[in-house]
Amino acid sequence: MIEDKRLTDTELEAITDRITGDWVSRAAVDFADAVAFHESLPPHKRFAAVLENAEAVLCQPRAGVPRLDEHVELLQHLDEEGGADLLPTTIDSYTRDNAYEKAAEGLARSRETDSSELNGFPAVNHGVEGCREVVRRVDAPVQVRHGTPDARLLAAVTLAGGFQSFEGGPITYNLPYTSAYDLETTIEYWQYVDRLCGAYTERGVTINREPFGPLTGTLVPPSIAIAIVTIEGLLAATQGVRSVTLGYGQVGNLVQDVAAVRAMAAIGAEYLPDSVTVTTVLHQWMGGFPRDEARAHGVIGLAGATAALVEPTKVITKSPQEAVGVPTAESNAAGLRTTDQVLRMLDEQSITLDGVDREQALIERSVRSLLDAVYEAGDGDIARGTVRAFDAGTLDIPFPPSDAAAGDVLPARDDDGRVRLLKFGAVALDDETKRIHRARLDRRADTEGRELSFRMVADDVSAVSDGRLIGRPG
Ligand SMILES: CCC[C@H]1O[C@@H](n2cnc3c(N)ncnc32)[C@H](O)[C@@H]1O
Repeated sequence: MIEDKRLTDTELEAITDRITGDWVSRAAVDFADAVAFHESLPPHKRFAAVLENAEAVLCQPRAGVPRLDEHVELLQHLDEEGGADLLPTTIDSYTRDNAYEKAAEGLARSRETDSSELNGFPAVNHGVEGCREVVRRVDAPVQVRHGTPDARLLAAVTLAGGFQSFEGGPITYNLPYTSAYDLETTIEYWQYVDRLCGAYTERGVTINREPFGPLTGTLVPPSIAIAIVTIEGLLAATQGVRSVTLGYGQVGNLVQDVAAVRAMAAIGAEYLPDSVTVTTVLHQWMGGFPRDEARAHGVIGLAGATAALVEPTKVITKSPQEAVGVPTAESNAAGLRTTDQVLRMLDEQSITLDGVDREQALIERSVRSLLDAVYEAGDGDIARGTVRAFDAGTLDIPFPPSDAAAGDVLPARDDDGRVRLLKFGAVALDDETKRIHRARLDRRADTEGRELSFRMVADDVSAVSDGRLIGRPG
């Protein structure tokens, strides 16, 4: 049975030996060379330092194209034309599924046809040297963004390649992404990823870890998202990670989003060890976007305003082409500038919103209740407790692609658009909390003159792409 225990150096080495050899040589990921490369980077290219010394909200896009030169040019464009403070390298879907042969074919086709035949950067195929070339040629810190349940080889390659931040985790890159792995397996895989990040940290190279808070990006109740990213932060801390960015996906109601990011920062500070520096990231709306680019900029603008009000450490931006696919460099840069414009216009204003404190207290109480259930299920061990809590449904997420979560919770927006639970399944929330959710949903039902039903959920799922927040009838 899995347990929340730090891997020994012998175990770390043995797994590195096991996962290298086919696509990447064991020697290529050798610590000595890798640490020397990291130490050659100037301070303004060190991810954790830039993140943790930030004096204003940092903006970071997602971006990745298959060929190396084009990827560097894309990142340089986002830095120079978009003003990105932190840079991504979004990994392609084949690599995320460990399908390195298919990624290799896509990269070859891209080179033959001078086009992008993959939806991201195939870092394993580019290898350690390719990653180092990207890191050398861009002028800001770079983070690996992906969605890989078994991210062990990707981590070994990209960390040896000079990337200093790695997104994801055993729950957040399992439940929303796949039905191929049970939680115990991905917790084991990510204990290796986190131990590798911890091993670099012990060698003087701080590697930042960022759990993927948005999960399915579809009406995820803040308390569930925050409980899950906190668990991943705790698992990472056990393995020696000392820089954790807790992530949360904007739901679109200003009061709830501001309350949620504040709650996430407070819970993170309370639950993670003092040895860990905790930062926060707000993801701009992760649900369906309007196709109309002006409306898409409206969504990005509201996300920018939300970031300006709650001031997370960083905000992950979207582009006006979100509804159509992988954005062009220009469109991706435009999303950054839209965000920056709103941040700057609100920066000098101090605005208070009514109701944030009450919502924050409700969210924090709910998170504590969920985490208590996890610790109880695991007799104090957060890894065991996570597996058992999801098995029991005391921890759960809405609409999971994975059957590792029961999916018995059903969310819907209340009358001012905050995400509540219509059905609770077996989640560990107290009766008072459930009463509050129900009362606020009843108010919406009264306003709309219809029963609480799945119809509301379906209406809410498409509301933003239809140009509003709440899926009102008619
Ligand atoms: C959680 C991931 C979903 C988001 O990730 C964006 N995304 C995926 N792949 C790329 C890419 N290669 N370049 C820029 N953005 C990308 C999508 O648009 C969506 O917003």
